[in-house]
Amino acid sequence: MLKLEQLEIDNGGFLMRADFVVPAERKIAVIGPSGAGKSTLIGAIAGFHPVVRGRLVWRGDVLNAVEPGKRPVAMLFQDGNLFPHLSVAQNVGLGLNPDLRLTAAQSEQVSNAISRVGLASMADRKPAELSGGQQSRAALARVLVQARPLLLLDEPFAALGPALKNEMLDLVDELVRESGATLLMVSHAPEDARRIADQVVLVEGGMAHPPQETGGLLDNPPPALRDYLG
Ligand SMILES: Nc1ncnc2c1ncn2[C@@H]1O[C@H](COP(=O)(O)OP(=O)(O)OP(=O)(O)O)[C@@H](O)[C@H]1O
Repeated sequence: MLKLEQLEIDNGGFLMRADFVVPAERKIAVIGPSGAGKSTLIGAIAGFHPVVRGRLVWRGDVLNAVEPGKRPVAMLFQDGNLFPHLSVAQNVGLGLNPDLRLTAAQSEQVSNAISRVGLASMADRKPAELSGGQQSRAALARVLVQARPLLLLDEPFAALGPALKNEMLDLVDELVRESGATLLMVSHAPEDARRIADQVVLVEGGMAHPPQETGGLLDNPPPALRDYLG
């Protein structure tokens, strides 16, 4: 369970508030207008923005002062952050060891993650030799190999066309179910939330509202959400 207890987050002077609980193994979409604070919220959970009030608690442990690399978190951004001079296998291996000196067992984990996202035949290619969708898969494999219980996605598939994006969302859904991870995913698209999320956190004007059931919220949006959905 992830608890955001009366959190106040500072992102370069922008203050963001949140006070809610995410039960274990839940899939949450974080939606809301541009500039409302979605990335700030996710970034604070990952440890990139300081919590200036309240407590961030994961399974009973207070994370406020825990450095990003030591948090139970794997994060995927829109551009995937693949290194162009490294192969798919090396990029994925970075998820386990930044200096890429992997044990045999770790190399096996890398191979398994690459197979799991359907790139087994492309492990030696560089990112430029992959399509956009394949690059997304490689970035997802790097997240997968870290085997962290809390998965944070910040508009990871926004650059993909609708069919490919849906394919990636379905793959994330499968992987999250298999691993029992908890998912928080920022998206601009309500249809993404419907496709993958049990619940939605609506962020508006520096305030993250408690999660609500996806169908109910999107079918009967409150005024702030109605304005955003248009
Ligand atoms: N480094 C920074 N310094 C100061 N203010 C910042 C910084 N980064 C972001 N902000 C401000 O914080 C607010 C929230 O930004 P954030 O990126 O969290 O919004 P968002 O909801 O993710 O937006 P978008 O949907 O456009 O990505 C914005 O008003 C933004 O201008």
